[in-house]
Amino acid sequence: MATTTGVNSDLAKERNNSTFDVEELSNFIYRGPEKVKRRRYLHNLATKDPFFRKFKPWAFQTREEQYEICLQKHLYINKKCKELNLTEPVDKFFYTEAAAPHENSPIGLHTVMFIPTIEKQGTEEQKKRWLPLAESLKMIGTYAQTEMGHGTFIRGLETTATYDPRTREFILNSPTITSMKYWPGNLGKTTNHCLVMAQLYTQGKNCGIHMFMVQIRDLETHMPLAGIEVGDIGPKFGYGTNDNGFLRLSNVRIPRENMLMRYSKVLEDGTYVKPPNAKIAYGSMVLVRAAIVTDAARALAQACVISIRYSAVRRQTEVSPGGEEAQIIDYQTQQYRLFPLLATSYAMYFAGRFMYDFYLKTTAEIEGGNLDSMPQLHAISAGLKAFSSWMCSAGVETCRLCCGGHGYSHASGLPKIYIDVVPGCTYEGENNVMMLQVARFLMKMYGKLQNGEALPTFMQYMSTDLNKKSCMTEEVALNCLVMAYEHRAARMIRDAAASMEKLVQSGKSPVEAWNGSTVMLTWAAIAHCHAFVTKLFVETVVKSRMDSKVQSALTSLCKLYAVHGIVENLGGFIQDQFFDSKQVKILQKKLMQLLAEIRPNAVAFVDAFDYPDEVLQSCLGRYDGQVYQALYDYAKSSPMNEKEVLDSYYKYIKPAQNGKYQQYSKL
Ligand SMILES: CC/C=C\C/C=C\C/C=C\C/C=C\C/C=C\C/C=C\CC/C=C/C(=O)SCCNC(=O)CCNC(=O)[C@H](O)C(C)(C)COP(=O)(O)OP(=O)(O)OC[C@H]1O[C@@H](n2cnc3c(N)ncnc32)[C@H](O)[C@@H]1OP(=O)(O)O
Ligand SMILES: Cc1cc2nc3c(=O)[nH]c(=O)nc-3n(C[C@H](O)[C@H](O)[C@H](O)COP(=O)(O)OP(=O)(O)OC[C@H]3O[C@@H](n4cnc5c(N)ncnc54)[C@H](O)[C@@H]3O)c2cc1C
Repeated sequence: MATTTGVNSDLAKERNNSTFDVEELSNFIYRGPEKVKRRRYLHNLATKDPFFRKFKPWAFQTREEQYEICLQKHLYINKKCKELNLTEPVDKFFYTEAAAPHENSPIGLHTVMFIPTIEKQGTEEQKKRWLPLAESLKMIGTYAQTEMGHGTFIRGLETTATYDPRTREFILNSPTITSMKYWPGNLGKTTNHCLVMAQLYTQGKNCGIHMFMVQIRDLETHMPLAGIEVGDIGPKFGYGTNDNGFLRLSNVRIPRENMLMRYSKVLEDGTYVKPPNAKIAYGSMVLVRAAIVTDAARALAQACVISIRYSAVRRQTEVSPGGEEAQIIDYQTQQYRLFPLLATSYAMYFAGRFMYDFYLKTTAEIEGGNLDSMPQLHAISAGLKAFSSWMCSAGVETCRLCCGGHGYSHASGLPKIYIDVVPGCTYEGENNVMMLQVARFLMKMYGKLQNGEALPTFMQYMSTDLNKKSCMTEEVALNCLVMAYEHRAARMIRDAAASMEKLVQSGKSPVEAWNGSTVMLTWAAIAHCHAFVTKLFVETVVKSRMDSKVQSALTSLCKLYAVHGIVENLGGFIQDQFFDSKQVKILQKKLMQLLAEIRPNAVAFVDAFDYPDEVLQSCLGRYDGQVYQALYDYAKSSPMNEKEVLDSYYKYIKPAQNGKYQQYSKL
């Protein structure tokens, strides 16, 4: 029986029954006790600060209030980060996730893309000129690339920047309705500057897309400048806190020095100087793609915390007539939906950790003049961004469904997480498009393999003998699981390449052959990402040093991730008889065993993510499990309940009950 104060007794029992020390696992997830301590310190600073608690809950705010309240929170965060000298991105990330959880910042693009683009693409002189203004928020900017007509195909952008050597200025124009910038975050009402991606024309030639700093609003009055039409694009699926905007430029002149010229240049006479690699201008997108992996993992982890704690507290249906109602977490179907997602959240966290490290290492090389790893960085970041945002968004929705009716209420906290994470499938490159970029890289690697050239380490699995069968036995060893994923990916890469080859042989052009094979190419890219993430998870649990009980529990979770992925995608694994039917049965049986094995640790696994209640903002995911009292309090706090009888009763219901409908004819 659940008590109404203290920790819910079912939840308390769960915590007593776990096989490992939760603190040890938190230490492993966040890379050591010092880092856990630091993260808690930052969370505490935010959650205990009365400033963040003075506003009404997000779900009860109008769109305008969402924007205004979130703006105040983020300006305050900005001020506090300076006062507290929080300069490390990881520190800012933890402080912010607790201060304004899943509330997309009205100055977010300024921090995440505007400043980093100046830092990475600006000359020393430009950095000196703009960064102090940007840091002090005198300049507030965004990354204005997408247009109404083009988001994916950025070479097709229509905005023009034409160099005028007489005045040494660029003239910016939005020549058509489809060329207007559309979607950039914070553009509508907040920013006074934009980094505009535009087609550069000089000496009568188109030199491709480049970045230009454009002031759009007066620095004193904040009114749009001459030649600028700008505004908010209106309500969206989510992101109500963010003024995604539109922008039309009509003959806007900016000085030559406002083109970002670290790599490409336009000299005073209009001579164009090429960058060392044209795609270096895409660097800011790569940064955010890399960050999205951790962002998506965090969303799924929080959804799992909510849904798994709630499943331990919620009882539904007597299992035998007259008996006690079962905790819903004991239903195998509930476990089958939730535990693989729990495993996925860990897999994605480790992928996010890897991605961030790899990004830092590779960009340091690029800045040092070695561009060799750019294609790998692009392929890995595009693939992991797409794979993680797909898996985590779908996972958050499943977590919501697993909470039954209460999952549909904002009281669960789950809709807020979902609408924050799901646009990650679209922004920074629509996921299917990103997977096709991965496929392009894979086809290149396949070509190298055919020519006997060396492959990067993470692609060497492609040379596997595809006639080999699985080594899977009853033990279900981790190395056999990894081998299965790599086998499937290698075969799908070969099949996609064969499909293109066949089309070419039938007389199609390479482009037609590509377009006729994009579904198979996408399958191959997804299989490659799945293999990459699985191998990373396995290596993390096998090779890292950690407490032995944690290692044993995490190994089960890792196995579940791998086995579940095979069982759910069986067709791809048995198409070439890699597994025989006996091995398939072994895997299905193992899946059920793993669900049972993970069951006693499910709550401990989510507790280890160490998200305070103030971050989760969920009546269902509370640490103490007092969900029913919380739901009741939430309902009572609804503005709809401020009056016992609403004005609408007298205006509409009462007259209707008396058969009076005249008020409608007045309309
Ligand atoms: C614990 C965590 C701690 C700290 C966190 C740290 C920091 C905090 C930072 C972030 C904050 C946290 C979380 C983020 C969460 C949310 C984000 C918030 C807001 C998001 C706002 C959204 C913004 C946007 O959406 S901006 C617009 C984005 N737009 C796109 O992505 C467009 C997609 N399209 C493209 O990228 C391209 O058009 C393309 C599809 C790649 C094709 O390009 P193109 O036509 O030029 O290509 P070609 O066909 O000519 O050539 C292909 C060729 O180019 C190579 N290529 C392509 N891109 C790259 C690249 N980037 N690098 C290297 N090479 C590239 C490609 O491989 C081909 O090469 P080959 O020819 O050799 O095959
Ligand atoms: C919340 C949010 C915030 C955003 N913030 C910003 C921002 O700050 N700055 C900015 O510049 N932009 C921003 N964007 C825009 C975003 O980057 C684009 O929407 C995104 O890149 C997708 O482009 P698109 O809208 O043109 O989609 P489209 O390309 O029109 O996609 C539509 C469909 O066509 C398919 N498709 C398109 N091309 C291909 C292809 N070559 N092969 C196969 N299929 C294809 C896609 O897979 C998709 O299914 C934001 C978008 C959102 C939703």
